[in-house]
Amino acid sequence: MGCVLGKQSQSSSSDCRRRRNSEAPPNPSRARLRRSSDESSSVVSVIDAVDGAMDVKGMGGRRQQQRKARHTSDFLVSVPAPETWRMTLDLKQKGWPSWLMAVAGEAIRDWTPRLANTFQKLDRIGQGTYSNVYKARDLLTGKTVALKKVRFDNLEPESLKFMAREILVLRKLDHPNVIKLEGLVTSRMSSSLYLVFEYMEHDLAGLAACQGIKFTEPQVKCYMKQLLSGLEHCHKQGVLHRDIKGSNLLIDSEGILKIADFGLATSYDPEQKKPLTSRVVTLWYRPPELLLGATHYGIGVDLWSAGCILAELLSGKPIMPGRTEVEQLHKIFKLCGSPSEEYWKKSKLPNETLFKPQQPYKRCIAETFKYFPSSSLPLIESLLSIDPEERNTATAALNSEFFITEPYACNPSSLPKYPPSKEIDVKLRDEEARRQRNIAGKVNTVYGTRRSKGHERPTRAVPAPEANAEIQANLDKWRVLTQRNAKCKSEKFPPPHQDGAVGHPVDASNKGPVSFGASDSSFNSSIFNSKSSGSSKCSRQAGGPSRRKTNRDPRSAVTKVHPRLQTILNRRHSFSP
Ligand SMILES: Nc1ncnc2c1ncn2[C@@H]1O[C@H](COP(=O)(O)OP(=O)(O)OP(=O)(O)O)[C@@H](O)[C@H]1O
Repeated sequence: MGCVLGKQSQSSSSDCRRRRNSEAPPNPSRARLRRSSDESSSVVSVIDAVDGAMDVKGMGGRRQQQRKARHTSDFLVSVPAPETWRMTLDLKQKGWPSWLMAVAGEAIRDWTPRLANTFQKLDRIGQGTYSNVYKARDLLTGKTVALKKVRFDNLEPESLKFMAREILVLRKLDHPNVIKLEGLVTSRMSSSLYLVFEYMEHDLAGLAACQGIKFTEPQVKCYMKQLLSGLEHCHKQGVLHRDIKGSNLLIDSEGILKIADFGLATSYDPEQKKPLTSRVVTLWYRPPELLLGATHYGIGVDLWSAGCILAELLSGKPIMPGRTEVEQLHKIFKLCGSPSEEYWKKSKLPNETLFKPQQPYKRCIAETFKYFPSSSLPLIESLLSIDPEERNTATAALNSEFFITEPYACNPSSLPKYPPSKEIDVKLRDEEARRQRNIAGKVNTVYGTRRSKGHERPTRAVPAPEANAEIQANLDKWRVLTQRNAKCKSEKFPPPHQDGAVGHPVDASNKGPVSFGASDSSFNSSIFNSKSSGSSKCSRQAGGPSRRKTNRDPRSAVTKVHPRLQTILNRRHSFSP
């Protein structure tokens, strides 16, 4: 197995080069043939055994990512034709394989090799669109790390572009609230690259979905302060994250929050006015300008997402869980009001004619969130401004009344010690529980004792769907297709064009698909009701009784529908200890 080291670990570089001299596989297939005889280290074989099992199943991720990439026009790197990516070793290039130098030379500049077999892979902990993430032990330092593995064995240019961009962006950033890239490990024998990160036990989506965890106001302030500090740093460095959501906000055992997953991030220069793709940000956290097709945008996209997260932490569940772009926009207009005439004129957004409502919607944030701490409302109002220019910057948000009014943010170290909780774990537990219920349901039906639906858990937070724009588009396509199949259960879902009533304001008396009226008790704040508990049992909850009844829960759409998620779940089950 080939290897590269992060800056810190230069001592191992000669070791690594020695290994390379004896290996030098000309291409991935030959590398595979040689692997079994060449590599005797037990650590490496553990890693390869896991990888091998995943290689076959990992195809869906790359296809997904390739589809996602077609919509992404703002890559930072150019990628040579696939035939030039042969995995020939170029020892002049600090031990990097030349194919990697060719495609990501800038990204790996000044970094030196690290031996791959100095890591012991422990468990798979995450599944991204174009990567798998493992918990591993750094055998040199004893530290637990996260290894994010990107595979290139089918010579797909898109994986490389995403990976190179993520590395470039991460190398620009250095802040306690931004995940740190600690090194890189290439695996020439299995044509992959590992990004080494500090290991984080939790993510905010996973914690928020744990039954029994109800954040207090000082805790919400603590997390938000850290999120905004991290964003402030990114924005000062000219980086837009473009996928701020709970599952990308990782939290360590000391309560330190770090912004992670820079796979959709981009460098930007407000002066340059370079067009960017609007197909970014997970649907529930996507700002209106992107839904309306903006290609010139800035830091406001991340601040909108931050506003959604603040309101979600205070209310205990996602505030605008749309299932399609149309429904998402509808939810935004109902809560935040529709854009003013001046804004439509000024912004000249591509989808204006499609989505401009015939009558304006009134903004009702203050009524909807009247149970929130009063000092939070001006901040939410600002972050959820329809016009991105009216949104606070991260710096202004940090200086807002919310943070300088008692009760102040607690210290991260005083946060309760939670059991490890990630959004993926919550999804898997939920899926397993549903599977068990189905089995029990079948058994009970046989004996005539089917449990009533009244036993379903009540609602709180729901992990966001894998809602990059492309996945959402796939969902929409699936829904349209299955509409045609009268036998299919999913026919209850309306096709996207009938979904929501954009163009026709919906009365707050709840005739529309979703009510955001002031009387909607679903937005009562959860933070004043009970204290946080350190011994919480994680269990995901549904999106709301009324939504479940009408089979409109976005989670069920994703869980039932999306083959990618199914693959993830299947795979995860097969690896669970
Ligand atoms: N440093 C880390 N420590 C612990 N877990 C991590 C770490 N980095 C990532 N993970 C886990 O792996 C998952 C996937 O990682 P990440 O989001 O970076 O991958 P991705 O391929 O970019 O994903 P996506 O498709 O969601 O954009 C995360 O949701 C998280 O649960």
